Amino acid sequence: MSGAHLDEWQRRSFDISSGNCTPEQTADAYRAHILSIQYAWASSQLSQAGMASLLGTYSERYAAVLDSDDPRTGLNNYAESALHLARSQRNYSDKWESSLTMDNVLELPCVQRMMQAEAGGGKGSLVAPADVNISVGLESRGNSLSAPFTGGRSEAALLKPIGLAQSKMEVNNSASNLANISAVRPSGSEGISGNPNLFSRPSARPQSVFSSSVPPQGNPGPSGGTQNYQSSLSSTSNPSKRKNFYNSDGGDVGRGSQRCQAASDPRPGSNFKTAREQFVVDQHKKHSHQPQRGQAPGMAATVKKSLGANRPRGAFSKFVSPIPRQEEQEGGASCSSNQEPQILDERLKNFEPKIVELIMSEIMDHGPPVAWDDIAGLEFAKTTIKEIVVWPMLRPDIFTGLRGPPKGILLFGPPGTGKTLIGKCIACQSGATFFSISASSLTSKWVGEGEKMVRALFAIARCHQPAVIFIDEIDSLLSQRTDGEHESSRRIKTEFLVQLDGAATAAEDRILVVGATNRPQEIDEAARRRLAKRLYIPLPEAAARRQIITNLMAQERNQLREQELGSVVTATEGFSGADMTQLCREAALGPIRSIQLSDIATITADQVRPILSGDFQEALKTVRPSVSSKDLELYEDWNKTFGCGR
Ligand SMILES: Nc1ncnc2c1ncn2[C@@H]1O[C@H](COP(=O)(O)OP(=O)(O)OP(=O)(O)O)[C@@H](O)[C@H]1O
Ligand SMILES: [Mg+2]
Repeated sequence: MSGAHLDEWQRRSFDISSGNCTPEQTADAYRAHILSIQYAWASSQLSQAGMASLLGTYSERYAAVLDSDDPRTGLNNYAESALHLARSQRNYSDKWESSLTMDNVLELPCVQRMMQAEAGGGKGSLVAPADVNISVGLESRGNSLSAPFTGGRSEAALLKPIGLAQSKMEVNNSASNLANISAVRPSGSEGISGNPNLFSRPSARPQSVFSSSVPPQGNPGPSGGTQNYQSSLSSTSNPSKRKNFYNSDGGDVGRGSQRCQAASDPRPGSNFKTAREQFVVDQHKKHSHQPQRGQAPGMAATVKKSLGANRPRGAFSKFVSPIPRQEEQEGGASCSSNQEPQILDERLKNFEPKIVELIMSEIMDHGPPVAWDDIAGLEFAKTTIKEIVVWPMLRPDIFTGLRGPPKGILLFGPPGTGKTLIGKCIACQSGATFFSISASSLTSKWVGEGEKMVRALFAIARCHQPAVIFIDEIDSLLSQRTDGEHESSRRIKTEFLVQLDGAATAAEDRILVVGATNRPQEIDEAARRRLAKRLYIPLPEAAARRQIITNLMAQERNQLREQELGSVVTATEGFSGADMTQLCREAALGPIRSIQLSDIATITADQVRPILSGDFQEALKTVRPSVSSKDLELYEDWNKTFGCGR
């Protein structure tokens, strides 16, 4: 490697070994290492064997950081923190944080009075209209502060089933102070934040502990306050621990019902209920005859999972992901573990079951079959694909060594020329497991999960070999990397390139990546190199246009003579396959348009006249080619420079 690269490499290695790096920095450093190795190989500074060995080592280390469940060394929650950083500003989906701190509370006159009274050994000064309870969960401060506040009321009975062993402080407040406090505490908040460092709120997940199965409650109620948050954060920041956490006390549901019970069972001496609290009690009573999630395993499957659509939402409510969250799944799983997707392959055990399930159900293609003959023309592309995709998949024993198939194919050409159609055809004809993903689904549907999805996708493909991964509109996934682009899409890209290289270097893997695009010039050069076979899918020639018309007209009644067909073919020079389909659809409407409006209700299908040449002439007046000759030149040029056609 060049001197500059080695310096950089050393600096990163030093950073990693210093032990001062965060998991994010470590992952970034390993990723940069991987890119350096690839760069060195691409510029012939490193041998193939050296590259493969180094890549193996560093990919493993990188994967270890990415997949580790340990929040101190791993990045299973990387996406969350990255998104949080990326936002770097507060918006309505951020969690509400109280400006009321422990210090504020201690400064309240009533609290001061109570503390003084307690210090003076006075009794009875704590009593005041006992219509509000403020629970402040503060174990760490409890030793010094809880004594004056314990006031003889124990919440142990309420806390025990929830598994929260915090000491609680209760402040019986006067009516005027109640007004003070409720003014700064919106309903649905839990406890009062103390020291923000000690009790900083976790960004998203622990929230679900409180939000998953019961509506938020007005009074602080029996929640563990901020300490509760802290404990749920530390014990739930990775999936497996989270699972134990939920399972340990009867799960989320149990907690929810405890909260309902707490709401319906006001503490002695406090008859006051807020409207929301009353609502919870009413709801609980109303639904008490219905089976709870978790009561009967057999019934669990009948519970419809809510993705948040039926929750009341407001400007300050939390964002609810359309993907059912791990917690929800596991909350239900405490009583219905049979619902959890079973992952049979050892190699997939590090991936979140939900992601694996998503890929299996949404990405694996189960579309209608397409035969090679359904694709008109494109003989060169079809032959090449058969040669490098279908046959090697069918006879891996013959296609070895130099005859080994390329690991990446790029189909490029003007829109509507059959690239996606070819992808579908490969799916049907190759006998391989076919994964079809559109780049936009990776970049938008699973925001923040994109790189995990990419890794999981390749891992699953490896388990289902031979496999074809078809990526439609690949330009939006692997477009050129720019400085201004979003960090998450950059990470998806890098991950994709790393995975693609892994697939390319592991000779025994039978995974083929097929990308399709109508903007080949926008593809990143690193991606271009990895998609070694780049096939131009041009506009259909005359024979292909004729075949498209013949195929489509075979399904309709028509009286097109050969000569008339020929003239339509000549008139459609420059039309794409999709344009031809559109033309035929338009012509097929001709006979319908010739029917009198008054007859349309009564006419039988047999009485509709066949499609004639005149219908095509009419259709040609409205259907125009969708590809301009200028665009075409761009494709031709790109094909000359990078294409693999003749
Ligand atoms: N060679 C062809 N033979 C038969 N039908 C074709 C052919 N090319 C295109 N078509 C028709 O056009 C439709 C669109 O084709 P397809 O979706 O494969 O285009 P594409 O190349 O993927 O376009 P885009 O780049 O816009 O995604 C197909 O469903 C098919 O009906
Ligand atoms: Mg397409």
